[in-house]
Amino acid sequence: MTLAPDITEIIARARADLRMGVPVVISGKDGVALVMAAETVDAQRLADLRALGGRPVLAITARRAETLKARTYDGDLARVILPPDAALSWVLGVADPADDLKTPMKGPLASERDGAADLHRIALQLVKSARLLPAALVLPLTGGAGFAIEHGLTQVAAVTAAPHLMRSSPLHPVVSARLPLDVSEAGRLHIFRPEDGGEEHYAIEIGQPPRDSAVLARLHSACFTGDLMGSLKCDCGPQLRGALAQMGAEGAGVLLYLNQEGRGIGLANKMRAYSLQDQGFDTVEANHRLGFEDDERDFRIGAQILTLMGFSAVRLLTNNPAKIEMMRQNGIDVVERVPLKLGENVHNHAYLATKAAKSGHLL
Ligand SMILES: Nc1nc2c(ncn2[C@@H]2O[C@H](COP(=O)(O)OP(=O)(O)OP(=O)(O)O)[C@@H](O)[C@H]2O)c(=O)[nH]1
Ligand SMILES: [Zn+2]
Repeated sequence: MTLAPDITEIIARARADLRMGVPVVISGKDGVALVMAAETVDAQRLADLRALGGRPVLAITARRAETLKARTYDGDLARVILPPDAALSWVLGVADPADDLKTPMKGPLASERDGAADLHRIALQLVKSARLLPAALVLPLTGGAGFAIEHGLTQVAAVTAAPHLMRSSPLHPVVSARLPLDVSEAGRLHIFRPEDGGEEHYAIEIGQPPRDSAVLARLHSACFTGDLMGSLKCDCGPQLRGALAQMGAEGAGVLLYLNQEGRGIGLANKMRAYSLQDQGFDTVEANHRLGFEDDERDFRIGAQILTLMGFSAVRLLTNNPAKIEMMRQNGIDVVERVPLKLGENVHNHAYLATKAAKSGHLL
C-alpha cells in the first residue's frame, strides 16, 4: 500500500504551488534548486531568495531571450543573472513583455554560461504547464534535499518528472449524458478527465456515428472570447457553430471541445498576446515575445479521446494541416479534410492572413 503521491500528483501540486507564488524545489543529478514563478513571486519571497545567498538566475525561453537580446547558451533557454540590486519590477519586466515598447531598455542582460541548465528547463516546463508566463527564478541550493522538508516545500525529481511534462496525461471517461441541441436533438456530451489534475476535455457526439467508418469530426480548442462572447478578433465562434450545424445536417459527427485556451497558453496569456497585438505585433510575434511557441497545444489529447470513443478514422473539419498530421501520427486516419472557412470580418482579417502565411493554414 502506498498513500504517498506519485510523480504525476507531485507535479500537479508543484503547479498549484507556483500559481500561488509558493516556491518549489527541483532535484536532479547535478544538484538541487529552489524555483519560483516570475509572474507570482512577491517582494518578500524575492528578498527571502536573496537572503539564501548564491547566484540566482531568471530562466527565460529562447523566444523571450531573443526579444530582450539576452545571450542564449543553453539552446532553448537563457539563464539571465539576477543583478544584486534588481527589484521585483525588474523580474516582472523581464518576464512580461507588456512594457517592452514603453521601457525598451531592460538590459544589458548577462546570461550564465557555465553549469547545466537541466533544472532550469524543468522549471520552465512547470511554469508553462501552470499557464503562467514562461519565466522562473532558479537558485541552486547547497543544502540538498533536506531544504524542501525543512520548509515544507513540494520537491520534484527532475529525472522522473521530465517524461511526464513532455507527454499529455492519460485521460479517462467520467460520464456521458443525453444533451439535445438546437442543431440536433440526438446530442450526447462526454466528459474526459486527465490523471494529472489538469482540465477536463469534452466530446459532443451527434447521432450515433458508426465506429467502423470515418466520422465527421472537429477538434475545437477553447476560446472563451470567441465561443462565448462573440469576439470578432478570431473565427472560433462561427467555426464552432458551423461545425455543429454540419454534423446536425449530416445526422452524425463528433466535436471535441479541448480546453486548450489561447492555443494552449491560457486565457490570461492570450489577453497578454491581445494587448501586444494592439501594439502592432501579429498573433505569432505576440506569442514569441511572451516566450511561447506559435502553438503550445497538444493534439495527442484529441487523438486519445477519439480512440477512447472507439473511432479510428475521421473526416476532419479543419484548415490547419498540423492537426491532420498530429492525428495521423497518433493513430487516427484522416480520410478527408473538410474545409471550415467561416466568420471572416474586418477585425480578424489580418489574424487569418497571418495564420495562412506563418502557420500554414489552408485558404
Ligand atoms: N495565443 C493566441 N491564441 C489565440 C489567438 N486567437 C485565437 N486563439 C486561440 O486559438 C485557438 C483556435 O484555434 P482553432 O480554432 O483550433 O484553429 P486552428 O488551429 O487555426 O485550426 P482550424 O480552425 O481547425 O483550421 C483557440 O484556443 C483560441 O483561443 C491569439 O491571437 N493568440
Ligand atoms: Zn477564438
